[in-house]
Amino acid sequence: MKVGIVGTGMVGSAAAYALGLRGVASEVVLVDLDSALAEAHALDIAHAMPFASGTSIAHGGYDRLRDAGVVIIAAGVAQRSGETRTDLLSRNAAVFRVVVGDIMRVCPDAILIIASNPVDIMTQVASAYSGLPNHRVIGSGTILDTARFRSLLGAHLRVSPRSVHAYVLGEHGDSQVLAWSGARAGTVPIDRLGAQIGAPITESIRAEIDSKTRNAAYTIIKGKGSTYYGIGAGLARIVAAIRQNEQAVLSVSSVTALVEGVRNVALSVPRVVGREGISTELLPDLDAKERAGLQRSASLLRGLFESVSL
Ligand SMILES: NC(=O)C1=CN([C@@H]2O[C@H](COP(=O)(O)OP(=O)(O)OC[C@H]3O[C@@H](n4cnc5c(N)ncnc54)[C@H](O)[C@@H]3O)[C@@H](O)[C@H]2O)C=CC1
Ligand SMILES: CC(=O)C(=O)O
Repeated sequence: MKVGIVGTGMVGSAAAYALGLRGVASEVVLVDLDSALAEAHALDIAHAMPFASGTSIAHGGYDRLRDAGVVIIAAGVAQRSGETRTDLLSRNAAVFRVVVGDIMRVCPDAILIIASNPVDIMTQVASAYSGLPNHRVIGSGTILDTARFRSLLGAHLRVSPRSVHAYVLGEHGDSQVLAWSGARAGTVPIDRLGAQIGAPITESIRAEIDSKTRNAAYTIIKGKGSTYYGIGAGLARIVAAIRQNEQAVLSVSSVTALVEGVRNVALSVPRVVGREGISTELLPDLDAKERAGLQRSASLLRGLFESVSL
């Protein structure tokens, strides 16, 4: 399967690298307004492929995306230190007006995966501009926040994060909801395992894990200007689920008919992802505080989407 990436700055190039290392695509094509940048990343990543996989790494204009099965959009501006993701909205919505139209002209049957921030709103904007059914426009949403949450829980519980089953829901942003009540290590509730191994999940541990998950992007951006390895791997994970028709459960964003009383809003819940995109959503049981948090996140996102002039 050919995978296109439009916007090959830090995030787009990290996604291309992760795709190549995983070997899930036959070809990855990099497209950027700055064609010299796309070319340089394509060359550099191509030089890693003899160590990794048979994926061909190319660059070019939109015409090179013809027949792509998936196109990742990571074009636009990234937040600088002190900015929130929602500060980027009007600038990236203007970029999407052009980019989504150009993609649909050459590969109207591709599944779109959106990474640009604020990713939930950009997912809803891309759905509107593309005219694709909602299940074929997938925002990376909280896939990265879920990985951060699992990584912190795994470290505390001394269990591989890959054996932690816990999700972050709602906005990929400040109003995200860590779904503590359903979190498990293997099949065991995390509170029980914490007590069993002498590492109880106290209120202060919860507060610390919540803050480190919610504020990870700010911490990383302060230290090195942007975040890209985590999301690059997350984007490659979504492509693998599509390519291999996995029906994998991933926390990704999509326009959702109704969430906690809010209609027609893009946000993340665990969803089943395979060859046709998203097939089902699996909203976990939540406690009252988590439901109220999800309602707040959904209302905020819906309000922001309504502020965009399409
Ligand atoms: N969803 C997530 O979890 C994450 C999302 N992001 C977001 O991803 C986006 C990209 O971030 P970075 O790669 O760090 O930024 P960057 O500035 O390194 O790259 C953005 C690229 O988009 C290109 N671009 C701008 N307008 C374009 C157009 N009309 N057509 C084609 N290319 C265009 C630029 O030339 C640039 O190379 C940002 O919005 C950022 O906030 C970043 C990290 C995590
Ligand atoms: C920048 C961003 O959205 C993140 O790392 O979560």
